[in-house]
Amino acid sequence: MNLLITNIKELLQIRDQSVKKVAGEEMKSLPSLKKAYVYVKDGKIEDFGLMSNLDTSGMQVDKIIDAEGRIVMPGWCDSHTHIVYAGNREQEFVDRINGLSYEEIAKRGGGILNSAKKLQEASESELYEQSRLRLETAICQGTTAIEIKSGYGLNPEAEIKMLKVIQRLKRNYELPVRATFLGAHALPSDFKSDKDGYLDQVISMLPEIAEQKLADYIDIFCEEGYFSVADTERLLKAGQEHGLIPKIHVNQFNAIGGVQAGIKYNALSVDHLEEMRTEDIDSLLQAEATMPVALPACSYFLSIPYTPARKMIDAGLALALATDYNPGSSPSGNMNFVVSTACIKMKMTPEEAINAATINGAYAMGISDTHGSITEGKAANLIITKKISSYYYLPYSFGEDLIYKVLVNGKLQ
Ligand SMILES: N=CN[C@@H](CCC(=O)O)C(=O)O
Ligand SMILES: [Zn+2]
Repeated sequence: MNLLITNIKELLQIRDQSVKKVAGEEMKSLPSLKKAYVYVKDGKIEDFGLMSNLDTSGMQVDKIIDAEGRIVMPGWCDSHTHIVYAGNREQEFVDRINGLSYEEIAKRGGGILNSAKKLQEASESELYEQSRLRLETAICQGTTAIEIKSGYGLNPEAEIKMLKVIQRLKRNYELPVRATFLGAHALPSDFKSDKDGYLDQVISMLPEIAEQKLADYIDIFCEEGYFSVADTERLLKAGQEHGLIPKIHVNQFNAIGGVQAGIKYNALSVDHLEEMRTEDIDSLLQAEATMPVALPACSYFLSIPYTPARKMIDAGLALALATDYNPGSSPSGNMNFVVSTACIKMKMTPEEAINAATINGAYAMGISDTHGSITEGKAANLIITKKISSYYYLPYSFGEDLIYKVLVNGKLQ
């Protein structure tokens, strides 16, 4: 179906094809057109421009949406989620309110191990059903590209079950879904004193994962009490040998050199970054290909520091924003909340936050050639907002549902 969106109050994030991501000062600018139109043909952005230049003579239009008073922009690109999980961890949420820390809960066998137990007990179809609902909710909230990790299986059978659920989501939904193998998310209790043995097991899964094309990326939780820098390097090297590109969890609670390990193995992204040393920023400034990713909903939910976005962007770095949607540290897939929180708590400007959640998010999942901006030839994955005064209102009016319509490949969701 070919679609013409007319009378758009403001069309955000218009870029030419050469822009793959934006960094530093560039993040302050969000190119836009006021009083604009977008023409969508065969699921792609065929043309856009000012209403005053609209010439419909060569267009085959099946449907017109009058977007008077509304903003149109690329859909959110959520480059870091764990939406395939079973049940939830609401009891741990209350335990934390009553004084336990995330680390203390994990040490007692809760946390990731609690989710792993639930996931191991769930059938693939139960898991698919729960994950599908989370995905559909996120789409309604404007997410039109998503990365999803394994990592709650923690044994070969359950990890493959998770990856197969992600593969089914990939096949059944039109938005881009990228899969990440996070077998090294935590040490399961049967390997409590045998971390090397567990890593051997994780590495032994790589040939099957590569052969069945079950993952695009490889991830590890590089953190004190989880996996060391040496473990990280070992796994990333093995992953690379099987064609898996690193996208890793680093610097969430402690900065131990994970950023440098990721860069050494050409990580597409290094994610979390709540704890950043000057040397981590300096290393990233030398690593053109690696996107730093901040997860403000996790900082909010766990009451831990926010990624020092101001310091990083002012130093010249790029930054992407993602939800980290997972049962333990961020049980929400709402990118609107993430963008608001980045503005409110990390002092990112609305322009920086929207760039971070669209074009830079797309880069962090390897799809910025086809998604993340209003560019001729890119997928028509779009948000049409409710009638609002300006795009500042999106992060300002936090918690309000401002999404009117979501389109994936030009189709209304
Ligand atoms: N930090 C590691 N992994 C997840 C949380 C996992 C959990 O608590 O279930 C994260 O990105 O925050
Ligand atoms: Zn995560």
